[in-house]
Amino acid sequence: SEHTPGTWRYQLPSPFTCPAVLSSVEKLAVCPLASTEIWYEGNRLDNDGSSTSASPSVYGERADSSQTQPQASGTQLPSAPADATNDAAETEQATKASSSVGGNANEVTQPAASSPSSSSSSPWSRSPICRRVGRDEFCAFTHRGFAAGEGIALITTPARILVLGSQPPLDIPASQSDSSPSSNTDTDGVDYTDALITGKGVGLVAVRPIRAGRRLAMRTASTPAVMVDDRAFTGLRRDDLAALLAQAIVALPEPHQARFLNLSATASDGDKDDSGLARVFRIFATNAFKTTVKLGADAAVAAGVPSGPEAGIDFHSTFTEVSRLNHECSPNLGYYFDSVTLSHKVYAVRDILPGEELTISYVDVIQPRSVRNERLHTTWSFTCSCPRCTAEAHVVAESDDRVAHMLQLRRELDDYSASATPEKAELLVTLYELEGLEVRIYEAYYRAALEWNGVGDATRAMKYARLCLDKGLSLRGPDRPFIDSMRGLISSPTEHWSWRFRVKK
Ligand SMILES: C[S@@+](CC[C@H](N)C(=O)[O-])C[C@H]1O[C@@H](n2cnc3c(N)ncnc32)[C@H](O)[C@@H]1O
Repeated sequence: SEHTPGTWRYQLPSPFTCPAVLSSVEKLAVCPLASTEIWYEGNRLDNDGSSTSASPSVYGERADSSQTQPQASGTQLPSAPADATNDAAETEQATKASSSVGGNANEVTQPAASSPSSSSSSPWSRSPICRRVGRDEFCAFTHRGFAAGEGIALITTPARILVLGSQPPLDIPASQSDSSPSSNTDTDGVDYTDALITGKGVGLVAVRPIRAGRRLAMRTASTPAVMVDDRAFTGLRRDDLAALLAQAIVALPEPHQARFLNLSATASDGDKDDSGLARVFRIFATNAFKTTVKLGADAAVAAGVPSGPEAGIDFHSTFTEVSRLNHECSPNLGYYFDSVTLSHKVYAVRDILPGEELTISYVDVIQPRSVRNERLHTTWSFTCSCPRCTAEAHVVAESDDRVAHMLQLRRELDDYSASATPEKAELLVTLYELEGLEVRIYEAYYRAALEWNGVGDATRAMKYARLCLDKGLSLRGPDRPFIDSMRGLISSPTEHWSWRFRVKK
């Protein structure tokens, strides 16, 4: 049997309820208490840091591959920092879980006796069974008191939970955390309400005007219900990951658990499995976002990731609130994952009127319509009905043409050895505006700032650097190399690496 009654020292918090969505057979596997009255005892982690070399709170910059300098077709200036602002992969909203999880049969394990030592003060509980892939053992770890009782579950290795549980914001001890389930039903001050949107299921609709640049007032903490380590995501078989997900979800406080189970679950073509476990997996797959938790140098070593300014652990995370946002190819919201608070920060990218649906983009919107729709169909099984996708044929052709032009301009501008011009960068800004891509406009401002500085026009360079900073901060967050670069340019254009770089040659 997959479920092996454990010998762990601590009981899971009571009451421990099993989601109704699971069949009775599945309940036996993942909810032994509810289905059999056999009380298993969950292991708990020591998070006092004594058994780990984890660094408590030093964070490093994670400049994921998508944040590095775009590849120039020629030789790049040696002084150019790795700080460009755009990349297709990074802007993909959600993780493509439905078809990419694979691998060989995973070994079922009881948590190893040598796992993190127990401590009654630890806020973490662990699933009764784990899954092994090669040398990695993955378990579901739950912190019920996280985010004022919202709770959070992580599917990762014991070594990594020791690291993450030792640094903010997951280091809140049990004694300081509010483990009573949150019951925030107060919608005063919340900018939106749920609504059924024709052809899209549930969506979020503005209930008041929201000015461009304003952060969305959310109903809940916007922290994930569950975060799945990328190594578990790519290494575990789908049914094994589903079993761990179910264990993670049942251990969450009931309100968060219920919100997760209420999310939509898109079945991919040919997927006929209607079991509860399959549904839990599909909810995760339909709603997960790529997220990276940044780590300091010591923590990176302890977590087994390369240290350095880019150190971090990649996760696929499902949030119950932002997951209700539907897709549009010229969205009115942008967002980023704040690794310091483990929360989504969502901003209006243009003025929004009451009654307007709030939208984000799930895919890279700087692609032709056919590519965008192929991706949306493969992963989320829908065809986009937004104006950029459903306009008359000649309008769509015009839009695709602009996209091709934008991509060409970006290639030219990112080649620091060639002869791009500020005019080309300004044209790029105009094309972003014409396409309604305010959500990515900071990319064009960034290039305009560099180009004007590159020809020695500090005034115009600073103007675009300020615009880039203004938009980039709310759309990508403060810890980005391009943000630092723009700050440097504003404070001293002539000392910035780009000063007159186009004319020096
Ligand atoms: C992350 S969920 C968004 C919230 C979802 N509508 C719900 O009811 O919970 C993603 C799913 O919403 C639907 N969806 C999102 N954007 C859509 C769009 N533009 N057109 C049609 N369906 C969409 C698809 O079924 C997709 O798999």
